[in-house]
Amino acid sequence: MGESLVETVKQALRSVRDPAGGRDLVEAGLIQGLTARDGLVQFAIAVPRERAREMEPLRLAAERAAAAVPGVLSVTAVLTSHREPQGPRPGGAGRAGPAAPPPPAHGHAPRAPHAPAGQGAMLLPEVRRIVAVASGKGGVGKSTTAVNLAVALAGQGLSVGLLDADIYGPSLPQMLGTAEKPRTEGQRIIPLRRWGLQAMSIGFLVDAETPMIWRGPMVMGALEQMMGQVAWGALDVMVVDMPPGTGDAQLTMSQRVPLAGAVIVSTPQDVALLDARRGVRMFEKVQVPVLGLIENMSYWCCPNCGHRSDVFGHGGARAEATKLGVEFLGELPLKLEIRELADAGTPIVAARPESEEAAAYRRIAARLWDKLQGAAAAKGPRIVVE
Ligand SMILES: Nc1ncnc2c1ncn2[C@@H]1O[C@H](COP(=O)(O)OP(=O)(O)OP(=O)(O)O)[C@@H](O)[C@H]1O
Repeated sequence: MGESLVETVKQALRSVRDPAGGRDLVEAGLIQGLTARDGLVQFAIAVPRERAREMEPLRLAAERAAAAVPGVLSVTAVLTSHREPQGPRPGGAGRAGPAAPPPPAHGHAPRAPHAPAGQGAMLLPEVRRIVAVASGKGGVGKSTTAVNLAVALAGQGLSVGLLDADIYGPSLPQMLGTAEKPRTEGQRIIPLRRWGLQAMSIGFLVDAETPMIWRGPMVMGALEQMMGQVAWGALDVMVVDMPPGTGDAQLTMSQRVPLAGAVIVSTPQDVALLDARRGVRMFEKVQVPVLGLIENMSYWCCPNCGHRSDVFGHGGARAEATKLGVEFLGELPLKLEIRELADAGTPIVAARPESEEAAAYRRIAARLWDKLQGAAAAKGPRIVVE
């Protein structure tokens, strides 16, 4: 089905002509990375950087042509452009970056005042505050922290969205305890409702067994789709569970949504702290304020006697936060119950609201919300296209 859908979409794209050369997009070799899974079609249109602005109508025409193909539920087309690398950029060298999409063709002003120069309207205009939960390396408990903070924020009476921006290793389906497929209404995907949150993850759209082989531009396409084509509605806050590291997703997020700030999760070990430092620097580089550092697995709580031991030399993240000049937002113990409940799809804040750990998440969430209230939305960074 995927194969034949790719072919049919390709045929449909032959109806769209590049006005410059007169050839169709496929013939001109401009279509890259065309994929079709579960009716979800994604591709990139490779354009010379200097033509990015005039190519927007073409991108829209290509999206429309693909969307008209029977069996296609939604389409994301992105413009990409290559340039010889002139130096390092956050996210790693040598990969294709997104061409700066031009302003909307209909001539409306961009929705967000902080849309970067040369970029289109920012996504998620109805969300008051967007916060990225990030870590410099994997496995430090970033997703567990993001989910519990989101549930705690919802517990304060806020309308909360939770977006899993980890395209390669989505963890929300497991952590929220659902593998339900979201409904669609026309071209819009309806987010799932769980634990008082609205949630979306690529894991809800694609089968767990499907290998996540996405190229850089495809990652951005999938992410943009989860922001732009999901009916999030008006939210007080959106918590974004970022993929580990400092790659394309970080860049896409900082370019395409007005991030109010980022929270970095780290464990107390030196190596994780070094990575946390890299994470902080990455966000600073793209002018997204770092709202604070959270120390996860800060100390170990014995499930039998409750005895506390500082297995990793507790307190490293607090010291690191001071050094980096960012706020230390709080600490969470390494506790079996946190893992068991997370793995069972019942976040501890929802399942054991009376526990000390749930209280710790709520304290951090309350402080975070205070900071978000005051945080000026980030100014958009300038785009670097390689
Ligand atoms: N405070 C904690 N106490 C005990 N277990 C925890 C704690 N935080 C996270 N875990 C467990 O550690 C594992 C990794 O957590 P999680 O998936 O949240 O990390 P991550 O940083 O998001 O990882 P990835 O980089 O793979 O996205 C999970 O099994 C989770 O349940």
